[in-house]
Amino acid sequence: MSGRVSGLVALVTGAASGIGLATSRHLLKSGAKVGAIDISTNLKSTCDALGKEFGSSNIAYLPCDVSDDDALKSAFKETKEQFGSLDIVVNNAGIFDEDNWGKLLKVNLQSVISGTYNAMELMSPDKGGVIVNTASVSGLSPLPFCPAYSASKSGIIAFTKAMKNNLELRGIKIRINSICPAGVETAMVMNAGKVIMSMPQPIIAAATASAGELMKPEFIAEGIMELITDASRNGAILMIEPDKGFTYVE
Ligand SMILES: NC(=O)C1=CN([C@@H]2O[C@H](COP(=O)(O)OP(=O)(O)OC[C@H]3O[C@@H](n4cnc5c(N)ncnc54)[C@H](O)[C@@H]3O)[C@@H](O)[C@H]2O)C=CC1
Ligand SMILES: CCCCCC(=O)/C=C/C=C\C=C\C=C\[C@@H](O)[C@@H](O)CCCC(=O)O
Repeated sequence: MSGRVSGLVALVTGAASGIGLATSRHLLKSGAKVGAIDISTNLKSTCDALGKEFGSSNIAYLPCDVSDDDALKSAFKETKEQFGSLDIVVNNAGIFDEDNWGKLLKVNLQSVISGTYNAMELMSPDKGGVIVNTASVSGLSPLPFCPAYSASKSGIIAFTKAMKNNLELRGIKIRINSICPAGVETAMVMNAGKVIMSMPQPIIAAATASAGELMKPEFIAEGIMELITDASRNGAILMIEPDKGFTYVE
């Protein structure tokens, strides 16, 4: 799978908001069909609005908790059943909740692993496909105000790199890449600010020091589209920062 996405079938988790919503819009605008997965009650109105703009037959409304492996597998199958194939998967849903770190690991890391295995099962062996996993700069340089979150994102990067080699060695034509944004202007960051303010003062100071200008989710969606469409990108880790833009890291 390379080049144009027109006519292809994509699945995006965390599609109701922020980076997932911006990516879904970008895919639809480029002519792809999108299976939109999210746990949020906003998903229905989001899909209705996207359907009005891009055609209701091009979007599948798939309410699902990505931390529930069986439910996630069904939503993946449903996407292929509705649209006839599965070519692009963006494992993007995530939470920022250090107090509930067990749940955080399930949503942020387990769902990326199970989403990847679901994609491998459903993508065409002949045509192949592409997977993009949303990590974070905190997976490259772990942050003191979110150790479990940072660990989940480091895990995504390690999984992506290992799985690229695994797929290649097995001769499976699926590319797999990861995106590592710094701060993005989404509900996650807005809500995290309040939680961070309740942490001990030195940790608040560290969080404030590492906070840069927030980027727009549409900018991150452009990075995800680059990883989808550029056939030379496999096992790529794309860092996105407000001052430096796109940087591919080892
Ligand atoms: N906002 C930021 O600064 C950055 C965010 N990220 C990552 O980007 C991804 C998207 O986050 P944002 O768009 O920023 O936040 P967001 O809060 O706007 O979007 C996250 C979406 O995931 C959904 N979600 C959460 N738990 C779910 C579950 N169990 N099942 C299904 N859907 C679920 C939410 O309902 C929401 O629609 C996350 O993986 C996050 O860790 C990475 C780097 C920076
Ligand atoms: C610098 C963040 C990089 C990691 C991005 C990421 O993956 C997820 C980030 C989630 C939440 C980040 C919240 C950051 C908050 C700070 O900007 C600051 O608002 C916290 C200090 C509290 C204050 O308002 O002074």
